[in-house]
Amino acid sequence: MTNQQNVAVLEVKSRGLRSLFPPSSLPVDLKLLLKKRFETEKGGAKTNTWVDSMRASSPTRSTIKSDPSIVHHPSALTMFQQIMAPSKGKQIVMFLDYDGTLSPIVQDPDQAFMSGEMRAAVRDVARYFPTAIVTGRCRDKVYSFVKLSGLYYAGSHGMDIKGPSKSCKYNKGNQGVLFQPASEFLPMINEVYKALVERTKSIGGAKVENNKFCVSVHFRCVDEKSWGALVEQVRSVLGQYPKLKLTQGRKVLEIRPTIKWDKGRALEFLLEALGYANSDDVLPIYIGDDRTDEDAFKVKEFLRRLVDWKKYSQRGAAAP
Ligand SMILES: O=P(O)(O)OC[C@H]1O[C@H](O[C@H]2O[C@H](CO)[C@@H](O)[C@H](O)[C@H]2O)[C@H](O)[C@@H](O)[C@@H]1O
Repeated sequence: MTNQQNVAVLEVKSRGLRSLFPPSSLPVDLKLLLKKRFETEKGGAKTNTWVDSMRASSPTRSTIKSDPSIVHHPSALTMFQQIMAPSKGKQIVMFLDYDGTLSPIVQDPDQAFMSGEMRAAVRDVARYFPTAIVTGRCRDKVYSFVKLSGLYYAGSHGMDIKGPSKSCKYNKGNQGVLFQPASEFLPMINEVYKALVERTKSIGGAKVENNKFCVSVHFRCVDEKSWGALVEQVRSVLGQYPKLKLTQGRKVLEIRPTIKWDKGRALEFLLEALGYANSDDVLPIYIGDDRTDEDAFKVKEFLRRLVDWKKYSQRGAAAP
């Protein structure tokens, strides 16, 4: 479990030809030629870096099983009591990612529905603990999947935060939109969305999703041979928007404003809105970034255990 959904990609700097000759020692034509070649190489290297990273973020089941970060981090279910021990006397606040956590990963992002059982588990948790969905998706879209009015929702990677639409014991009048730190980017994001739809329409399987304050370019259904072409198109559109940056999720490229705001900042914001800024009286639990579809079932199990634990501890008994 981590609070960061995306994989940041470091750009590899190409040494290229420029490092071999001091530019001033060359004739003008050769300088231009080398400049062009250098830029092509540099661009190509960046594209290859992205494609490598896209491959690395799409591991097979066998790679996942041997991933040291998974082997060395025990299951939250088997460690349930140890996790809950430090919560004594503290307010638990739940933060839940959506895709791959509450819903299974599917080919079509518009079909990533959560099950009725999962919805019931989230509804129960929200009865006992302030609960927020923190997602890369557009807030309205994720609400149309979750359909629970008693939760906080932080859409667009935390750039669109709204309190529970119905009054509940935790929202202390915090209804309506709480914070949209990237609102000035709205026209730019719409423009980029349209440009990306246009530029990627000839790449089979590519899908561009408007997430309001960010845009997703999905490559789950794109033939691996075309990943390079897709990256080229995305980078060429983004080249015209220095105030936007490119990150990567699960078979998705994400275009976001360069502002210093992310899911982690949204979590801090929500804790503050709930009255727990810099407080020792709170235990935030964040569940997200699952790698396999099966993990969603484990999340449901964890949420149920949490509710049972709360019910029993309210009665002064130990949960079975
Ligand atoms: O922060 P999240 O709630 O995990 O959202 C991240 C992205 O999730 C969605 O894409 C992912 O799920 C799709 C449906 O299962 C899948 O097809 C895609 O390959 C995954 O990357 C969503 O569509 C994106 O917009 C979110 O940014």
